[in-house]
Amino acid sequence: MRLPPAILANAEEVLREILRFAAPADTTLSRYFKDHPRLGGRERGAIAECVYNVLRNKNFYTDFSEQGGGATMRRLTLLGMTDAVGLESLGGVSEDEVAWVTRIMEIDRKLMHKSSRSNMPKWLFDKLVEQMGEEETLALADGMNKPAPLDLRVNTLKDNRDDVIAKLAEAPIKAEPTPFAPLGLRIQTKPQLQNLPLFKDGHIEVQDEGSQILSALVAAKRGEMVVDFCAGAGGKTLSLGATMRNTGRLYAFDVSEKRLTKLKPRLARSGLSNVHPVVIAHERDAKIKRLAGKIDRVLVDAPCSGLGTLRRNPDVKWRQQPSAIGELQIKQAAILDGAARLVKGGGRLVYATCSVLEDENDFIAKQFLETHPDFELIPMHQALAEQKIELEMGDYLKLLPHKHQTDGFFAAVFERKPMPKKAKEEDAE
Ligand SMILES: C[S@@+](CC[C@H](N)C(=O)[O-])C[C@H]1O[C@@H](n2cnc3c(N)ncnc32)[C@H](O)[C@@H]1O
Repeated sequence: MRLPPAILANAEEVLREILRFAAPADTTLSRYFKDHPRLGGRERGAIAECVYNVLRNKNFYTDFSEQGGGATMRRLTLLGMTDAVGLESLGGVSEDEVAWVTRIMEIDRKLMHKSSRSNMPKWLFDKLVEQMGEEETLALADGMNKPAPLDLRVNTLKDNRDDVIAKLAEAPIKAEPTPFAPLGLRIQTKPQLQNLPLFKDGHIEVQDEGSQILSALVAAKRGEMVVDFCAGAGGKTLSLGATMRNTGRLYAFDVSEKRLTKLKPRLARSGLSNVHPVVIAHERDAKIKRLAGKIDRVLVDAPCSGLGTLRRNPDVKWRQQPSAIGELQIKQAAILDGAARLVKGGGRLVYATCSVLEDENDFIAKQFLETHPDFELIPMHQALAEQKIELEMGDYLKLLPHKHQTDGFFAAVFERKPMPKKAKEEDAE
């Protein structure tokens, strides 16, 4: 069945606003749908997919949309919508437009100029080429431009992976084990999970496989003192708490009260009672001083550019400015330094980002080791082997969508050397 012709005008309207990049695309879309309650589920789905297609393929689409007659925004919308639902599902398209779109859809995008193929701003493309070469950057760009599947994590406090697969099949939802994370499930469709008893009762949580691997690297154990230093809405807190079998103490710190508030209903579903959310003013907040040198494991899931999450948030590549990376590096180093003070001798510190930029990753990890001789690197292959995760890595974890079918993630694992008494006292100052 064809979509109503007005849908193109709706998509064009919201796209115009989103391409101003004044707010995240998902925020603008949600607000637009709230303001237009008459749009049905199918229409909303098509508009959202159209917008995301334009964000993913902006360079390619723009190269063609700026040529010829007609308004550029209409042409961008037509291309995005055609990629989303197919030309045959669209009403209100003129013959000329049909001919134009058909011509463009026939182009082999692999033969396009690399800027069109990569669909990235030039600064980002150049930076990635410097890091990994042109061929790999183009492969990464292709991987980032594919929508992500839905990954779940099974809450082992309440269920196990095989039983969850069977219960989902009754829904009927087809879920398969993720290749690397031992508790992960992958769903290729986009089912509404919120009303499923499995979700409401906390047997499953939505979490990218890469994010599950980062939590596993913390290797939190029963009865330990653990800190999730940048807990946000608690995606990793929940997996750490389950690994600790709901024992010990797990502090969830964040500077954002709003984000930590979102953790509360998730905690309630999960059945965890060992989590202590604490809003901190900054990484040297007096509230956390008493924990200095006492924590077994600290995770720093640092604020970053988010350039590893382009499969879900393709607007990030257009919204992120190169000038912001330097500011982020300063913040990342400061948070890592503050968090390191909490780690006890023999304890573990994990630094992680959802960025693919070495500036936010390898650079920060190396700088940390140079300035913190009391810490040493646990090579990633060793940390992964301990967790029985079969991934080939060197010193660091570098997950990439085109290679691992996860978002782009980085992690480095450090261990604090046994601490002399004097150093313990200095940390507490
Ligand atoms: C990448 S997000 C964390 C995502 C979260 N760990 C998860 O798995 O859902 C980074 C978080 O760092 C927080 N943050 C920023 N500056 C901070 C600081 N100085 N100390 C602690 N948290 C900070 C942000 O509010 C944000 O929630």
